[in-house]
This record gives sequence, structure tokens and C-alpha cells, in this order.
Amino acid sequence: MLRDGALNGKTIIVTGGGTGLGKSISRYLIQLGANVTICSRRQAVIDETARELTEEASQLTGAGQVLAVACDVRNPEQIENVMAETIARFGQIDGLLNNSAGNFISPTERLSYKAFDTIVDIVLRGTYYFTLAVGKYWIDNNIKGTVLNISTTYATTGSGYVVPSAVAKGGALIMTKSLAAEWGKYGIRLNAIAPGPFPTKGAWDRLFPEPLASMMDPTSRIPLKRVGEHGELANLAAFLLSDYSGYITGESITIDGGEVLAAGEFSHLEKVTNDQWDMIEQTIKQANKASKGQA
Ligand SMILES: CCCCC/C=C/C(=O)SCCNC(=O)CCNC(=O)[C@H](O)C(C)(C)COP(=O)(O)OP(=O)(O)OC[C@H]1O[C@@H](n2cnc3c(N)ncnc32)[C@H](O)[C@@H]1OP(=O)(O)O
Ligand SMILES: NC(=O)C1=CN([C@@H]2O[C@H](COP(=O)(O)OP(=O)(O)OC[C@H]3O[C@@H](n4cnc5c(N)ncnc54)[C@H](OP(=O)(O)O)[C@@H]3O)[C@@H](O)[C@H]2O)C=CC1
Repeated sequence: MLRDGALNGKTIIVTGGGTGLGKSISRYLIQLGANVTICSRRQAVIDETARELTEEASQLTGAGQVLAVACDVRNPEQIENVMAETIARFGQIDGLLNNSAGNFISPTERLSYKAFDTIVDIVLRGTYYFTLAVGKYWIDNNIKGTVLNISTTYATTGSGYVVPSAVAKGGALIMTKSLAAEWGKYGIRLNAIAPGPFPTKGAWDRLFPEPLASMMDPTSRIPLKRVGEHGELANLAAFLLSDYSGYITGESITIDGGEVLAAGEFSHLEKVTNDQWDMIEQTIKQANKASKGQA
């Protein structure tokens, strides 16, 4: 979507950049000229991704570079280290993509206290810690940086069976909007993306394990009748991290093929045939006549 070189000179930190959506978005940011630091807990995973993305970038003209630094987003000292390593290598930080998450599907009454804390600590506390650390750095150095948080559609609707994740994503979304209001005066923007289903191993292993996978088709409730493609999400993320979205802040943009619209009372009637619609129309028209005393 963006022109080659659209992110030249930008340095962006991507949490959870070694796998799944974080990896796909990092790949596109690098193609557009950004330098990207990927971080997550598993050094071997981010090292392998950095190697792969560096190899791909070497085939392109004007692509950025990639740095891998291990970090648990629940640990402020490790966050400071990611920032220090990024500044040492690339000079400054311009963007932060809070993409790391933990999640699993489970009836809430089966959860231990620690299970709830584990998810909320990664998703809400980790997002807050990283945003606070980078935000302080931007304010101190007069940098007009941009934060993009990967949310979910159920951050606003709520959802059963993923309650810790919904609570944490909901909190992170309100943080996005609150800080957009507070830090706008520094030129700092914060936005979110609320994706519907985009297949990744991390999400599918934990949200659609068997026998659930055989019992439910995630596309059946989606008006566009398909899951998302990583490139579609990467396009939106790159735009929101770029200067082209310079007047957008405090927003959450949904990218879900219309899935959230399924809440509409009559949105599930696609199985009704044309013959049935003919019958329905006649029945309603009869009722209309009856109500006017014409039947
Ligand atoms: C498709 C539609 C929209 C989907 C929206 C998607 C949202 C996403 O976030 S998808 C991202 C999925 N990716 C990941 O989750 C990657 C990282 N995840 C993990 O590393 C683990 O899944 C983790 C979150 C559980 C964290 O691992 P770790 O730190 O090693 O924690 P423990 O294994 O020690 O578990 C802590 C605690 O949680 C309990 N627990 C774990 N799994 C379950 C489960 N399936 N059901 C119930 N409880 C679970 C575990 O038992 C521990 O509690 P205690 O037993 O009290 O010690
Ligand atoms: N896939 C989908 O359909 C949807 C995904 N999302 C969101 O997209 C984002 C990416 O998910 P997805 O790519 O699917 O799944 P992945 O499992 O591939 O990504 C999650 C990443 O988070 C990292 N991570 C987990 N815990 C920590 C931690 N404590 N510190 C640092 N990093 C951590 C993991 O790396 P490591 O284990 O090495 O730490 C992993 O790279 C998440 O925010 C998720 O909520 C939202 C809606 C739909």
C-alpha cells in the first residue's frame, strides 16, 4: 500500500516480532525501509527470524535492518535493555508495536489465579511497561513517536472463554485512548488495530485445538467468508506507524472481514432461499393488509 522507502529513517521496536503476525509486520516494515528491533522471550526464535529477514532484505534495494534482543515484556529492566541496544545500533526509536501476547481458551471457572495473572501481566502490564518506557524517552528527547497496539475485536465486545485476554486487551485499548489524549501535546500518537482471525501457529494452537477445530469454522460468522491475510494486516500496521497517518490518534481500527457485524440481529439469514423470501414477503404483505382492515 505504501510506497517503497515510506519508512526510511524510522526505527521501530516490535514485541513478539519473532513469530506470527509480529514477524509478518516486521518483514513489511523492513521492506519499506524501517530498521526494526524484534524482541520476545526466546532468543533462538528471534535470532532465526532476524537471520531470515536479513537474508530477504539483502535481495531488496532500500530495505532496513533488523536487530534481535531477548526481552520478557513483564520485566522493565529487560525493556530498558531493548531500548538501549536499539539506540546504540540505530540511533533513536521512532515507533513501538506492542504485539506480544499470551492467550488460551478455557472456561473461566477452570482458571487458577496464576493463569489469569500470566495473561494479564503479558498483555496489559507488558504493553503498559513498554509504552511508558518508550514514552518517557520520547518526551525527554522531544521525539514525536508513535505507538501501535495489536488489540482484538473482543476488547470492546467481550468474549467468553478468553476472559483474561479480553480483560487485558480491553485495558490496553483504554490505555491507548487515554494516553493519546494525554501525550498528544508532545506529538506522540497511539493507535490500535483490532484483528479478526488471522491464522498463526501461536493463536491456532491455543484457541482452536482439537476437538474445537473440528467443531467450529471461524469463517462461518464472517461476512467476507474468509480469514485475514498477514499482508492485509501488515499494510494497515505500516500505515498507522507511518507519518501518512499523522492526524490519527486514539483510534482502534477493526480488520476482521466484518466479523463483529455478526452481532446484528438479522445478519445470519443467508440460508433463507429466494423462494422462502417470496413466501415471507407475501406473509408480511398479508399482515400489512390485515392491520389496515383489508384482509
Ligand atoms: C482468532 C480470533 C481472535 C483471537 C485473538 C487472539 C489473541 C491472542 O492473543 S493469540 C496469541 C497466542 N499466542 C500465545 O499465547 C503465545 C505465548 N503463550 C504462552 O507462552 C503460553 O500459552 C502462556 C500464555 C500460558 C504463558 O506460558 P508460561 O509463562 O510458560 O506459563 P505456564 O505454562 O506456566 O502457565 C501459567 C498458568 O496458566 C495456566 N494455564 C496455561 N494454559 C492453560 C489452559 N489451557 N487452561 C487453563 N490454564 C492454563 C497454567 O496451568 C499456569 O497456572 P498454574 O497451574 O496455576 O501454575
Ligand atoms: N492471530 C490472530 O488471529 C489474532 C491475533 N491477535 C493478536 O496478534 C498478536 C500476535 O499474535 P499471533 O501472531 O497470532 O501469535 P504468536 O503466538 O505468534 O505471537 C505472540 C508473541 O508474543 C511473544 N510473547 C509472549 N509472551 C511474551 C512475553 N512475556 N514477553 C515478550 N514476548 C512475549 C511470543 O514470543 P515468545 O514466546 O518468544 O516470548 C510470540 O512471538 C497478539 O497480540 C494477539 O493477541 C489479535 C487478534 C487475532
